[in-house]
Amino acid sequence: MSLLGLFGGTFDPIHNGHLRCAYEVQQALALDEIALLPNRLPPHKASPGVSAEQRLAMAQLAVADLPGLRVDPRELQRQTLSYTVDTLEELKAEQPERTLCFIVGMDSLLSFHRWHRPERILQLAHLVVCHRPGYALDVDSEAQHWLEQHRLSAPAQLRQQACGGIYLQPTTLLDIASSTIRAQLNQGQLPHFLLPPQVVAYIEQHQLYPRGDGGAGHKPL
Ligand SMILES: Nc1ncnc2c1ncn2[C@@H]1O[C@H](COP(=O)(O)OP(=O)(O)OP(=O)(O)O)[C@@H](O)[C@H]1O
Ligand SMILES: O=C(O)c1ccc[n+]([C@@H]2O[C@H](COP(=O)([O-])O)[C@@H](O)[C@H]2O)c1
Repeated sequence: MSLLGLFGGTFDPIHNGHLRCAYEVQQALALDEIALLPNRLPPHKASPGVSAEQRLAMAQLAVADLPGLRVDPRELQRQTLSYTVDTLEELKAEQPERTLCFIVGMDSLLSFHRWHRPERILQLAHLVVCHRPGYALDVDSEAQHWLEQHRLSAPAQLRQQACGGIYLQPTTLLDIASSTIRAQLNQGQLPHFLLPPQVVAYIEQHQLYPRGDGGAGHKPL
């Protein structure tokens, strides 16, 4: 059974927390490949200030030299809110023989019950969840309830059933967030080592996330 990993995000900008998580999941679960899915309009977040095309370009630069990771731009081609269920319906119709694993951080699992049609998502794919500093499951929470109903205890189960599982994958905890990076850039600081150098260079070249005081450019940390 061939497993396709999908890693959706706003990627405003993409950072090493995303990339390390995707890489470790791919290695641990022996996924054929992982497609990063930058969204156009995140369903549960304010619209990003940086254009979808620029977020796509940063994601493409980030994975350019990484075998097994690629970018799928399909969500940018839809003008409506980027609901995951719509993307999974499309992918499943195109590749019915493949098992889809939608990879998220723990913060996404905590809000999964509020996503559009979560039951349908789990009829189309498995969820693979990476831990994330600052986000923990509460006993008696909705997320805990979903986990109890769907939890897979071993990665082999991702191949034994075609969808419907939630698997928690231990990965290196990296306390990196796009919002922190945007805040640093807004203060005129360059976020070296939190994201790939080619993405830092792109941000500089295109003067994304300009200094809040309108000052000239960013200075190294
Ligand atoms: N450091 C991290 N560790 C594990 N998962 C992460 C990390 N950062 C983001 N993710 C996961 O990656 C996916 C896309 O995240 P997103 O693009 O919204 O980045 P973000 O850093 O959470 O952004 P922001 O700070 O603007 O909310 C989500 O499922 C999120 O949980
Ligand atoms: O479909 C939904 O209702 C939904 C709600 C929130 C988030 N998502 C998706 O989950 C992924 C991570 O979202 P975010 O907001 O953390 O960038 C990204 O692919 C989003 O489009 C999807």
